[in-house]
Amino acid sequence: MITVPPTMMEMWTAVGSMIASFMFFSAIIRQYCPYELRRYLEKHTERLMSFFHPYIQISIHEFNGSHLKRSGAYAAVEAYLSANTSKEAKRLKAEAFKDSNKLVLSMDEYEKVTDEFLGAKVWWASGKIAPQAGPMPMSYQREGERRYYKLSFHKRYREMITEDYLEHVMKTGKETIRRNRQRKLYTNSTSYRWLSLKQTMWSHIVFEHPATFDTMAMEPEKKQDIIDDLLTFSNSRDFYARIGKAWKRGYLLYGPPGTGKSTMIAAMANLLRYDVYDLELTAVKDNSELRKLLIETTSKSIIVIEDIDCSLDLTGQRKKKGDKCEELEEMMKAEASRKEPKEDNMSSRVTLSGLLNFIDGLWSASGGERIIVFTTNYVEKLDPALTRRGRMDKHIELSYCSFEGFKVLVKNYLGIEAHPMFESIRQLMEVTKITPADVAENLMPKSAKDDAEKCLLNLIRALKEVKHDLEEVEPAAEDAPLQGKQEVEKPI
Ligand SMILES: Nc1ncnc2c1ncn2[C@@H]1O[C@H](COP(=O)(O)OP(=O)(O)OP(=O)(O)O)[C@@H](O)[C@H]1O
Ligand SMILES: [Mg+2]
Repeated sequence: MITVPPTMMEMWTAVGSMIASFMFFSAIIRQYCPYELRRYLEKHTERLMSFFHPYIQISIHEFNGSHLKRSGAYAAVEAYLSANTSKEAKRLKAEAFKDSNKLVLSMDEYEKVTDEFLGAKVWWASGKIAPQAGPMPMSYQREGERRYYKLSFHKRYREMITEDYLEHVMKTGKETIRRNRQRKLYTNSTSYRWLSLKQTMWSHIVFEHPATFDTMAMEPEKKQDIIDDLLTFSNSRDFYARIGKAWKRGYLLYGPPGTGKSTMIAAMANLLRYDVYDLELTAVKDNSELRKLLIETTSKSIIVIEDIDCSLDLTGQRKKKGDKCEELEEMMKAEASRKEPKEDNMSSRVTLSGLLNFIDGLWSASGGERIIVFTTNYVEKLDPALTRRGRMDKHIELSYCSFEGFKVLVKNYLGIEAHPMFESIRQLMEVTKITPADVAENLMPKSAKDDAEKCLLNLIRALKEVKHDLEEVEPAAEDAPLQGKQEVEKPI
């Protein structure tokens, strides 16, 4: 007798019918058997099932419970998949993330992609649950669709996937969302209140400052040191938690006008992709308003107080009437007389101790990652309590333009890295003081006819003028007091 070996199909059919009969009998037994026997059978049914299908599935739904709020986990998975696996998917959909200005591609419904984590292979599939059919118009029905992602993996990786892999997916996804979102520049200045539609003390606009550390004119080592400091800070969540310190860092930027303090703040924000809160202290009524403002700030942000010496009477003496301070005071008086005629003194009632409390206290309470930056033209005027390490952890001096700084600017503005005129510029820069702002202004072509040579000549002329002025006033300045000397050192 000849026996024909069973085909693959027949084998699977036999296995299928075995499972089906097993399940049928176990269902009957479950119904009529005592509890102990039932438990025993259930355990073995599950074992048998998982032997034939050893894969685990986890679903992540777009909406949990209520229909209104999109699940954060779903959004993070979507972002993760768009960044990591969308190259593999053949059918993609393009969407804008919340607050984002660019389209992000992710896999379309009913697509499948694979991913690998520490040697384990996982499968992601997307799908959607159609809304219950009813007499609703088609557009409403489409809105009721609930999308989901399904993650499948072998049960031997259960622990690794449910703990480490999912944590990795969430972290990377959230980071992708953050990277893609538009950043904001917040201000509490009263003149921008109209921008705010909600009942919040901050008004905001989209932050799109082009400055980066690449375009900053300063010595390369100093620049790298600042970049390293910022990156170390932003990657040190666990370190700060371990040492029991609030995750914050204070920077004091000081130097003459036009040396790049504000530009550096923009470069910092662009490097870390943080929002910026430009805190105008003179518009803050008192310490309690200051507290409210700071409670409203979000994590991953830079809180900036520019010209701190002009914003407050921080020394316990009357405010010195320097250039900017004087201007500011005039403006405040004008505003006070126009808007609030009864209040003749619009001076801020924020005190030094209020400010110190804000630096020390609030941040310690709110775990988020924050940087505070103070800028000043007159570092010597600040109260040491404000600038001590722990409050202002890093003091950065931005000074007159060096030849290294000039090389960055000339590359940015004119696209050149070497020129015969560089040597005279280097020599002039060694004996004069010119701010990066003035160098930049001279390197800027003023008309379509201005070529690199013309711009470099403009700069040489400007440097010579500064040198000449310096030579003229220098003898008189030698015995002059500090304030006078600073005036002399100021470039035109
Ligand atoms: N170090 C720098 N690198 C590149 N550009 C600079 C630098 N410093 C100044 N600039 C240029 O000069 C302009 C003015 O600089 P910025 O406003 O940053 O100076 P500042 O130090 O904040 O001055 P102030 O003390 O008056 O606020 C900027 O728009 C920028 O183009
Ligand atoms: Mg500035």
